[in-house]
Amino acid sequence: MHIRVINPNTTAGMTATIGEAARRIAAPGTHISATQPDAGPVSIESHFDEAISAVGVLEEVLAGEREGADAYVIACFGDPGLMAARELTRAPVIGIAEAAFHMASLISTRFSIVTTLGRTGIIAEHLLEQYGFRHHCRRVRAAEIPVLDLEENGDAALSRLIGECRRARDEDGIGAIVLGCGGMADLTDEIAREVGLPVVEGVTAAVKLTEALVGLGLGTSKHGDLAFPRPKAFFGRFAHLSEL
Ligand SMILES: O=C(O)C[C@H]1NC(=O)NC1=O
Repeated sequence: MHIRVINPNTTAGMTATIGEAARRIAAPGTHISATQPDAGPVSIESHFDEAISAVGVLEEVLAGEREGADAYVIACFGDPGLMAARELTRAPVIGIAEAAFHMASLISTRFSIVTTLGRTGIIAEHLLEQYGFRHHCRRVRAAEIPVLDLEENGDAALSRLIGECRRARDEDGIGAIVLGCGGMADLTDEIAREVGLPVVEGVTAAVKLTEALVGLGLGTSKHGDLAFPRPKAFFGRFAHLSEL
C-alpha cells in the first residue's frame, strides 16, 4: 500500500522528520511518500496560515490521485483542508489531530493536548468539538514555542514540551497526552519516558489508522457531502482546476 503523508507547511526538514516517523511504524509492504506543497507558509501558527496551506494540501492530494496513492495523511495538527481533500478521492484521508483524538480515547478516559503556541489552541478546541471529543479532552495546553523551534532549537523546545507535559500529568487528571504538532513526530518516546504517561502522536496514529482502513477495504464515501466536487470553471491561478 502507498500512503502519501502530506506536511502542509513548506519546511523540508519537518517533512523529513514526519516521513521518518511514519516509516518507523509503517507495516511491511506500506510505502510512505512524505511530501509538502511547493508554495505556502513555512509553518502553520494561525487561522490565516491554515487557510493558505489548505490549497497546497489539496494540490498534493490531486498529485497523489495521479500517482495512485492508496491513502493520505494530513500531517498538521489543524487538519487543514481535510473535508475538501476527502471530496477529491475514494481513498481514506486522515488528519493527525483526529487520528490522535481517536487513539487517545481508546487508551484513556481523559487526555490533554500539548501544542506549540497558545494562539493555535482554539483550532484544536474547534476540532475536538467537530470530531466529538470535547468531553474527552481536559485541557489544551501550549509550550509556547514557535513551530520551527522544533527544527531549529530542538533541545530547548523539547525541554519546554516536557515541562508542560509534566504539568498536564500532575494537574489535569488525565491518562494520556496528545502531542499537538506534526513536527513533534520524533519526540514521542522521549517525552513518554520523561513524563511516565502514554503519549499519542498524530502522524504515527494516522498512518496506522489508514493502514487499518485500507486493510478493511474502506475508503472515503462518495455518497452525500464527500462526493466528488461538481465540475465547474475556475479562473486565474486556479484555472487548472477546471479539468477536475
Ligand atoms: O498548529 C500547530 O501548532 C502545529 C501545526 N503547525 C505546523 O506547521 N504543523 C503543525 O502540526
